[in-house]
Amino acid sequence: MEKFVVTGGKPLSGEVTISGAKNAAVAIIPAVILCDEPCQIENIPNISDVSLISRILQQMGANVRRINRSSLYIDPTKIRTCNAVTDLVRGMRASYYLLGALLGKYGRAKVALPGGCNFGVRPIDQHLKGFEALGAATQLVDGAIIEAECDNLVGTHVYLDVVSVGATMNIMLAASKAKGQTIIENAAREPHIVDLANFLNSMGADVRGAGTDVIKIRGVEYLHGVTYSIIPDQIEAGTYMCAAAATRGCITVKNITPKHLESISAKLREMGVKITEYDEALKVDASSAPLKRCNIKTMPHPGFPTDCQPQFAALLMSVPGTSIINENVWDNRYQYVSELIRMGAQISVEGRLAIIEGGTPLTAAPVKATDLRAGAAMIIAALEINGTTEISNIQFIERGYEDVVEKFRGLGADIKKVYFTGDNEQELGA
Ligand SMILES: CC(=O)N[C@H]1[C@@H](OP(=O)(O)OP(=O)(O)OC[C@H]2O[C@@H](n3ccc(=O)[nH]c3=O)[C@H](O)[C@@H]2O)O[C@H](CO)[C@@H](O)[C@@H]1O
Ligand SMILES: C=C(OP(=O)(O)O)C(=O)O
Repeated sequence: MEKFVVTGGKPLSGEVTISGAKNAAVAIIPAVILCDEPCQIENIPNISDVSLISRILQQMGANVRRINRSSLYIDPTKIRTCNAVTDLVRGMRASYYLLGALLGKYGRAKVALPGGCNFGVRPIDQHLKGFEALGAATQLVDGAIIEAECDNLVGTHVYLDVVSVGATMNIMLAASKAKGQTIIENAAREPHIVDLANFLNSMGADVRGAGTDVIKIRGVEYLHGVTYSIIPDQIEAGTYMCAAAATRGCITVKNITPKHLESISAKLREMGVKITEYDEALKVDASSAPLKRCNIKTMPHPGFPTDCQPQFAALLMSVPGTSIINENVWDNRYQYVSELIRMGAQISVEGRLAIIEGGTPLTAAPVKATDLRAGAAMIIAALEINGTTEISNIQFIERGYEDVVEKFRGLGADIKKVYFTGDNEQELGA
């Protein structure tokens, strides 16, 4: 079994370079299905979710190969099936984008229900509502597969009942080749939505308004091949910023878009962390003043991102006083709290609220990553503790963090990946 072993207790320092955004990459890779020529996608993060979606496309007949560590060549012209009903598809959330892309390109799709992190119910009713508004017939088969079909998608007006990242992007995909104009209202505004729109437009699509809550897509017949570079990962950046604050360190986070990080920077500043912005970097300095408690409410962008909520819980458990987190996006994103409690945190969960009594003594304990960002929170918590913490279930962390061991080591952290067999421990090429 692979684990991370972390010995904490010292401030992080130095520089870290942020990779391409997971949640943009896992949408843009399937979006290439819509294209009528090969594409080259750059700044691709080297993470397991990217490997999964690439393998899914390969299984469908696409030629997908790495040109170098961060670039993928994708030729979708050899795709020979609209069926994606495999365990790989069930193994990740973003496989739902196959529905919009296949429907847009071929007028039909048969895709297994997606997996991904477990936060309670993760419905896709708004995706299906959008496809149906475009004229598709959709059905759930055997409770496990979505089928969607339409000879000619026709532009439409969709008002989303909830602000959904996945539904907004999936409808954009299907609508980009529909006849006429589609208007999505109450659309999500995350940076990866703008990135997907920019990618589609670079291929010749006509998408306007991405980044606002009204997106207009005029369908086109042909999309040409492009070379496109994905935006930096706002959540990976937020994780390292949070880790710097949690260890009272001082780091520079490079290859980022400071604008995408405003809600995170604002919250850290409120806590007393000094943030200096540069064009494509941020300096995060928590080394001088004591940090102050704060409250957090997660919201769709530009609000505070739910994908940084567990990492901030790990930070706040080290800050004296009562902090309250209000998880406003997911019903059940506190499964990691019991792991932090094993380390001495005082956190109680009441529905969507987590009440953190920070500043209690913390001790190392064996903990597990209950999901991707929960795993990041375990690393941050372990870095705060004078002692050695073993973190299991690290496959969740590797879904979304490229070179996490190397990046934290580059900041001075004592972290290694080991393979445990019974009593034996073997360090893996870190
Ligand atoms: C691969 C990917 O990009 N994952 C991200 C995406 O997930 P995902 O796209 O699954 O999340 P959504 O934005 O769709 O979900 C937001 C809220 O809307 C609800 N909802 C969503 C769709 C729907 O059809 N019906 C419905 O009720 C959900 O239950 C949730 O309460 O955005 C989330 C919110 O920023 C992030 O936490 C995930 O990291
Ligand atoms: C929840 C996340 O991912 P997914 O939607 O792919 O499970 C995440 O990136 O934090």
